Amino acid sequence: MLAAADVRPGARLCCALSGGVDSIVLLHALAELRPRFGYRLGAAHVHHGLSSNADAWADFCAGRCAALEVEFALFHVTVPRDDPEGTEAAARRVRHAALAGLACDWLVFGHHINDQAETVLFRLLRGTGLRGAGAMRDIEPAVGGASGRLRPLLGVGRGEILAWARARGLAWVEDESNADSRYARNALRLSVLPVIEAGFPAAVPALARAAAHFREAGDLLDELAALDEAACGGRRLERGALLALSDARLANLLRWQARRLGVAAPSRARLHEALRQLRTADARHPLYLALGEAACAVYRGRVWLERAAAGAAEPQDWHGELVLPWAGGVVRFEAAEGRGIARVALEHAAAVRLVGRRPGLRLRLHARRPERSFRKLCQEAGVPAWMRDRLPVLEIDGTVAWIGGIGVAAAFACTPGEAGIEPVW
Ligand SMILES: Nc1ncnc2c1ncn2[C@@H]1O[C@H](COP(=O)(O)OP(=O)(O)OP(=O)(O)O)[C@@H](O)[C@H]1O
Repeated sequence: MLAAADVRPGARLCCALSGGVDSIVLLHALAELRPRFGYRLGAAHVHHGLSSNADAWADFCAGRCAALEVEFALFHVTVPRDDPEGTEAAARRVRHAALAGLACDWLVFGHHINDQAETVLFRLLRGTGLRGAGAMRDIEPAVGGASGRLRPLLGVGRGEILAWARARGLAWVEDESNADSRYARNALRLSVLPVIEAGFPAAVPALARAAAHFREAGDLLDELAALDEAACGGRRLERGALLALSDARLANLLRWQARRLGVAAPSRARLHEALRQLRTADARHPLYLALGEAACAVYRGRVWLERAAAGAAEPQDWHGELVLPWAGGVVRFEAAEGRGIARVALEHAAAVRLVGRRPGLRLRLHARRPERSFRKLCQEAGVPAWMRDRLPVLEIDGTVAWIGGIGVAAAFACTPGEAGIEPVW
């Protein structure tokens, strides 16, 4: 498996070490294989501070690593007690975040086949999709700046791991919370799976096999999404070509794009509502559809996903539209009289653009007062610092005419009784 992952001499491996039997066996096996593969081996323990035994576990892990001449790293984390997903899930989240900060080529975990079966069952019981049902992979190559992940014991049973540890006289720690059946995952392992196994003795390998089938199907859907994206003209999808796809293909494509953006997949309900709006909305109207962590923008015949509440949005030309999508919201251009930007200035302009804030941005709000810096204007208007990068700026032939949340430049402002357009963000 290490060979399949192409672990090279000199590669930095870091064993995620809880001190439990699985990761202790993993640590010893990796230490034994070290001369054969020539990798550098480290280990990291995350101290959650949840158990009165947590210090002892950390000491135990440090001691095992010293004995095996493995470099040891200890992370102290704080687990929020009132997390809506529960303490167990919160601990997992902060643990993974801490481990993700390690500088190594491969993070190596002690998950085994029983963990895999539990994961599949657990997720199916919560209505997971195909990707979730595919559970864990034994090799996850590095993406971006993150380390790759290896799970060399994923095909090995819990019993075999225990037998290996006992045969070598290894010591390990027992996390008492693993026996706490108030945690849903533990209840599945301790109460539900034994009953299933009584009726279906091969349930664990069968569930792991099912996960492999799901992963294969998921990979095919990813290939289909890549083909569909290319056929729709790339990341900014052509609306017409996109709408020619079936709902299932369209949803598959948007889910795939969301994953590539690095945001959580939109819920089924949200996605289907977005599809409905995409199909029924007037093609000329810009749309901005919330999809959880992502948002789907429709503008000038193109459809694209972006991070919701993204920083600055992409510049866009204005040609008289009533609405333009902007950084998680929209800018509306409302007809007004004696307010907003003088219509005549907009009508005579060669180029009107909505852009993000740029360095050195200044604006004169009142004809008889001096120009002010963007920072000063924001302070006066009470715009919070986190929102400033997202403010839309309207330029008329390269000159700032309006800043969202701040106002219209004196030079472009409507005079009383004059026809105007008031941008509203
Ligand atoms: N406190 C810890 N410090 C470092 N690594 C840990 C710790 N706890 C667990 N691990 C790593 O994660 C593996 C899986 O552990 P466990 O089954 O308890 O986690 P899980 O939360 O159920 O799984 P997952 O991490 O996939 O969500 C362990 O074999 C070990 O490699």
